[in-house]
Amino acid sequence: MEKSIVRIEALSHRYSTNWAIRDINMEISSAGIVGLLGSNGAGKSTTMNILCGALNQTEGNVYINGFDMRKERELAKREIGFLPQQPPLYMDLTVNEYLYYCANLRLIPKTAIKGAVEEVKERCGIAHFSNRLIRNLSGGYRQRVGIAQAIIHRPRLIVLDEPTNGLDPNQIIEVRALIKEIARDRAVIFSSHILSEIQLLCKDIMMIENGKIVFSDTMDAFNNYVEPHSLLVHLENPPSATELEQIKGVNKVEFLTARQARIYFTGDQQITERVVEASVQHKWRLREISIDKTALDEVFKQLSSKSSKQ
Ligand SMILES: Nc1ncnc2c1ncn2[C@@H]1O[C@H](COP(=O)(O)OP(=O)(O)OP(=O)(O)O)[C@@H](O)[C@H]1O
Repeated sequence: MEKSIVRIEALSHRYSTNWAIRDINMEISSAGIVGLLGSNGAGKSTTMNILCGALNQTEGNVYINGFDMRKERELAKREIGFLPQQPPLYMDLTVNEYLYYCANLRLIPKTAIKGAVEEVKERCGIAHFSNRLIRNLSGGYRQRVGIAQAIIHRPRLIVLDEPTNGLDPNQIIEVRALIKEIARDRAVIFSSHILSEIQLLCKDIMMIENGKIVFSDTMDAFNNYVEPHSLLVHLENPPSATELEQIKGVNKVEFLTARQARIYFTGDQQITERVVEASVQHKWRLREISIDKTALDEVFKQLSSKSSKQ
């Protein structure tokens, strides 16, 4: 059987007196993107820093490609590429200078460096900026250079800590496409606090809250697990919130714009039909209706209350 790419056993970490993460277990054995979802301060960066050997854990074990990150650090680190939240870029170097520097740090044999640099530049779409100073690149291109340094030594695992943070919408789309491309032949751990981003990109999801894993399964299982609790509607001729609240099963209505509203309900699958019927009857001119599964606070609440009942 092929060795796991990553195995984490009972990982815990304490900064002075406070536990940042407790008893985290994880195993990844195949290529593709695994999402690590958690709100700010949940413990994502701590987990990733330990995983990549940038921080020593208080308790537990991390194995990369079978190598113990504590005892065989150099061998374990060879199989990891890491893009931390703050990309480790040198603004006064050109793209070429920086990537040659990274290739040396990664102990790529001298004769293979030129080929490795050319390959990652091509793959990350930065070849035309080879001689440009990194400080003169846009945020999206800097992030591509950050990804290039993470894959230059062809590791089996790439760890990306909130890689789309701070990018504009076009840059986000481009960086996502690049991440999908590099995940075709290696495992990628992708952290984010945005559920919809993880839903778009990842095959598996791990959700961390207050330092503990509250959910770990495939994206499909996650989507089925999270019970819908609200609907999003667009009504051309909307009634008042009070009128909408008269529909059986509706708890609360919140207008997001003049014509768009979020309708909260509890565990009632017939609610969509009732809203549609009411709209026809009262001529509210319904343009759009969809189940809203993306309100992260609610998802966290549901998962943490379910996990505490188990
Ligand atoms: N160097 C540190 N010293 C003390 N406490 C820390 C340190 N780094 C993180 N923490 C604490 O550990 C907890 C987990 O933080 P961590 O940075 O891992 O979360 P995160 O999910 O990555 O959040 P963010 O998205 O905000 O980076 C938080 O309570 C944080 O305040």
